[in-house]
Order: sequence, then structure tokens, then C-alpha cells
Amino acid sequence: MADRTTLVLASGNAGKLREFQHLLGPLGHEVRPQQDFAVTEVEETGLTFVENALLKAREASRVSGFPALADDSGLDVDALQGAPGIYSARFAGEPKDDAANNRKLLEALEGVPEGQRTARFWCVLVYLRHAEDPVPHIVQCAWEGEILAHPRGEDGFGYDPLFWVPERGMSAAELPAEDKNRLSHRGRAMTALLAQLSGDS
Ligand SMILES: O=P(O)(O)OP(=O)(O)OP(=O)(O)OC[C@H]1O[C@@H](n2cnc3c(O)ncnc32)[C@H](O)[C@@H]1O
Ligand SMILES: [Mg+2]
Repeated sequence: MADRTTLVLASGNAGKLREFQHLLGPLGHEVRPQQDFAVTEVEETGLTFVENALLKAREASRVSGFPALADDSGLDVDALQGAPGIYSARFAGEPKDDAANNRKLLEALEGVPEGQRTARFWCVLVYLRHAEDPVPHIVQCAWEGEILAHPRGEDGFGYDPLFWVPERGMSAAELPAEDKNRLSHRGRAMTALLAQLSGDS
């Protein structure tokens, strides 16, 4: 990525936008939400995070004319054989509802004892220089944790109140934003993507 790039974030998720602006703003990059360009949500028809991220990035770049960054992410819970996975945003059905998803996750794990509630967030980032970019930059990072029996904390978004971060002894929703950005699947994926992009113009 060139110095001081303007890019479109191929996401309608306000929590992701906040985190990417925090990660990339200090580096001089302008992260504009796809809503600025009237990009509408694409159907996430892929069977993998990477397929869905590609679909989102391509559409945002096509409509906006800017390079696009897409994030497809989700929670992979061992006791649920990887669910909710790529279906994390709509785990409890339509429309997307974080509180309903969290309730459904707690129900699904009822009776599963501590120690067997291991999980990880995945974040797959795709960066396209333009809509027909034949060589997308792709990174995939995980963040290991456990699913709590009760929500804790007010910050973050999505499943953060139920995601226990063992290395910090608190939930992801209790972590200061700066710390979440440094430790999380998204923060580490962004660092890896920037390393991959350095040298690109
Ligand atoms: O597709 P876009 O428009 O980017 O927005 P989305 O919210 O639908 O995003 P995804 O399709 O990637 O689904 C990701 C799901 O995983 C959850 N998730 C991802 N990263 C998270 C994080 O850092 N903390 C908590 N929940 C997260 C998020 O709340 C969604 O339910
Ligand atoms: Mg989505």
C-alpha cells in the first residue's frame, strides 16, 4: 500500500470500521466506509472466509473506484465443531443481531464445562488494488480464547462480551481498544497485511 492511501472498507460493520480507522489512521491511510460510496451489502455465498472477503472487496472496489479492504471474520468454537464460523453474523437468523447471537451461543454451550469452551476468532483480510486485481493480498489470523458462561464488559462489538482472553484475564469487551487492536485476530491480520504490502506501490 502506498503512503497515505485512501481505501474503501468493504464492510457495513461499525465496529470493524472503528478498529480499522484506529489501526490505519495513525499510518496516514484514510479508511472510508463503503456506505460513503453507496456500496450495498453483497450476499456472502462463499463457503470460506476468504471467498466471502473476496466477494465483498471486489464489489466495494468496483462501485467506489478505490482500492478495497475486506474483512470476513467469525468465531470457531471447538465444542460446536467450528460453528458459528462463516455464519457468525447470522447465527441467530435474520436480521443480524449481536445480542441474539450471544444468547444463542450461550444456549448452545449450556452444560459445557470450563476447559471445554475453547474457541478462536478468525479474521481474513483481502486487499484489492482495483476490482479486477488478479493478485489479491490475503492474510488469515486467529485469536485464541474461551467462551464465558456470562457476558462481561461493555466495549468492542459482536461476541466480545463472551470471549475470554486468557493472556489478559478479561473478556474482549473489557480490553481497552488499544489492547484489543494489538492482540486480536484483526489487529494481527492487519499487521501481517501491511508487512505483505510494504514494497508495493
Ligand atoms: O460483512 P461485513 O459487512 O463486514 O459485516 P459483518 O458484521 O456481517 O461481518 P462478517 O460477515 O465478517 O461476520 C463476522 C461476525 O463475527 C463477529 N466478529 C468478528 N470479529 C469480531 C470481533 O473482533 N469481536 C467480536 N465479534 C466479532 C461479528 O460480530 C459478526 O457477527
Ligand atoms: Mg457479513
